[in-house]
Amino acid sequence: MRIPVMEIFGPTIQGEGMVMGQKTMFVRTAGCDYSCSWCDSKFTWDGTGTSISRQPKEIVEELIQTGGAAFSHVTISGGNPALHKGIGELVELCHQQGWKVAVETQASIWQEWLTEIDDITLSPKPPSSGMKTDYIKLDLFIEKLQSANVSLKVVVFDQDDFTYAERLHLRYPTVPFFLQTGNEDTATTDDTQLVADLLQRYEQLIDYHVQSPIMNDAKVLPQLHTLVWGNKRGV
Ligand SMILES: C[S@@+](CC[C@H](N)C(=O)[O-])C[C@H]1O[C@@H](n2cnc3c(N)ncnc32)[C@H](O)[C@@H]1O
Ligand SMILES: Nc1nc2[nH]cc(C(=O)O)c2c(=O)[nH]1
Ligand code: SF4
Ligand SMILES: [Mg+2]
Repeated sequence: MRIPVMEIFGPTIQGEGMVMGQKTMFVRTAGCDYSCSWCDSKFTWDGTGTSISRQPKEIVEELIQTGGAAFSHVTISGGNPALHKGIGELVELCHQQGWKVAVETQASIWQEWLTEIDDITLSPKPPSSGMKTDYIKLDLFIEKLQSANVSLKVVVFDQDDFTYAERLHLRYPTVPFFLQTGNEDTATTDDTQLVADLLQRYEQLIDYHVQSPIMNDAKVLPQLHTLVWGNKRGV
């Protein structure tokens, strides 16, 4: 079954969440059922990008062509990768190659192949995104992924977002929880200014984090790739 692919890149480092620093290839799929106000990958769903429909086998071939032997981990992101049934076959082929597979999704659409993923990041969206969390669906995700290596990652822009994150962590206290700095300017090419702003936002988020008795077991992280490469695509 074909998968609409926006870009394949790497090897680079996973710049976010539970496996930050892991060397990985990225497969970015097209299309999203959300439209977050601050999405840093809008080109996957706003009509400004182009995707190519590919068979899982062709994706594996391109991963090898691009990354050679210098990787053992593949991250599937988007858009929302969970829109695509064909990813099940891609995951199976990656495992046959001996690669581990990670997925980034907002947990709005379930796919059975999610249970085969090695590192699952669920990233429900806080109020600043303009999106509404379907908790019935999220409960189902957490239940079905009970024995999986799963984490929750919430991007925080303001106090309201932080309160949302606290509630979420209280709802799923046993799921590893990550707070992530929000990037407000996903278009700028002024890296010096961007990094200064991002570090300030990270410091602000640390302030919220350290003062919250609810977040004692949570981890607070920046988006490492934006600190290193700014808003550059394909890194
Ligand atoms: C582009 S999304 C694609 C996967 C999936 N749609 C999701 O949102 O989880 C990958 C990650 O980037 C995060 N993200 C998107 N825009 C961001 C921004 N402006 N600042 C910080 N993180 C952002 C999302 O919250 C998500 O955790
Ligand atoms: N280096 C790097 N790490 C990432 N972690 C999550 C990403 C994403 O866009 O989903 C991403 C990305 O685009 N690049
Ligand atoms: S869910 Fe993810 S890809 Fe979709 S709009 Fe939000 S941040 Fe962007
Ligand atoms: Mg990104």
